[in-house]
Amino acid sequence: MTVAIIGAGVMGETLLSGLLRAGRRVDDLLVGEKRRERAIELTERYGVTVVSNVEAADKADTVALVVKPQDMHDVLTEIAPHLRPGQLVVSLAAGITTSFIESRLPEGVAVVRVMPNTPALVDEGMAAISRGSHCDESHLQEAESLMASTGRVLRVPERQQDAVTAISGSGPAYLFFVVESMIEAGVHLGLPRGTASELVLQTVVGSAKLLRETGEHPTVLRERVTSPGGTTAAAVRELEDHKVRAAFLSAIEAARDRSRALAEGLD
Ligand SMILES: NC(=O)C1=CN([C@@H]2O[C@H](COP(=O)(O)OP(=O)(O)OC[C@H]3O[C@@H](n4cnc5c(N)ncnc54)[C@H](O)[C@@H]3O)[C@@H](O)[C@H]2O)C=CC1
Ligand SMILES: O=C(O)[C@@H]1CCC=N1
Repeated sequence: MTVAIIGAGVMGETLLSGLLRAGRRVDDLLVGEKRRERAIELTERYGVTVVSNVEAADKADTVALVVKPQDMHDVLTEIAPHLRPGQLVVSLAAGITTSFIESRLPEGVAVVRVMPNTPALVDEGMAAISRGSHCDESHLQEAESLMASTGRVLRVPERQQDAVTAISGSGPAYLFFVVESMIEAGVHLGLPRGTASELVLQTVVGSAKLLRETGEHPTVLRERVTSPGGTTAAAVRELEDHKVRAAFLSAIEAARDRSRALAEGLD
């Protein structure tokens, strides 16, 4: 079973390294990458063979498309004559629908849409997958097995993918933003940057573990930290006064709308 990854930037390399960690043989992987220096870097780092997109499409059983949404039309046009029914195309691009892809490929090529995220680099990824119209259970299982090599996988109806993109696809960036903000606040309070960073990092990791291991609702866990008339209540009041909850809603709606807009105008 040969898997080709077309577009080996941040997310393509994340998938490549995850497949290798999960035990796929490097001889069963191919990469198609436009930037020559990037291709050389990946061959040196992983020993993977870099080929043209056309050769990748010819030789692979499964082709993972990990280029930007704006590059998707050109890549599909290039590889379409080399794909045949029975092959599986897995798209990791935000906003691009399975029908956009299917309309550019030969009839009968199976398409699965995936929304991954970057914690996949440390095997803590969250990927949501949706079937296209020519998919059977075996195609979904193959896409699931690809993504399971880097974390958790959930099946969702495709109509939910723009919302998924806004939550788990972009989500790591919101959390890094919070981490940055807390570290800067610590520095403002006079803590050395290293101390502030260590305090914030362990607090984030510990809180995530507490959420997962107790299964408690975040409101309950927040209430346990919030002593009556104490420090946390004072801080949370400021967050509410600054409408941080409303800001998250607007931010996530904006990401959802951007995901919807990405495929528009490409047709
Ligand atoms: N970075 C992230 O956190 C996530 C990214 N994605 C999706 O993954 C896709 C890639 O995103 P990134 O890796 O962040 O972008 P990137 O810009 O790091 O990688 C894209 C790669 O595709 C290559 N490329 C462009 N045109 C090509 C062509 N015709 N043939 C072969 N290679 C080509 C580029 O040289 C580049 O290395 C996007 O569609 C994005 O929506 C999805 C979820 C999360
Ligand atoms: O920002 C983006 O468009 C991509 C999709 C989700 C995360 N990164």
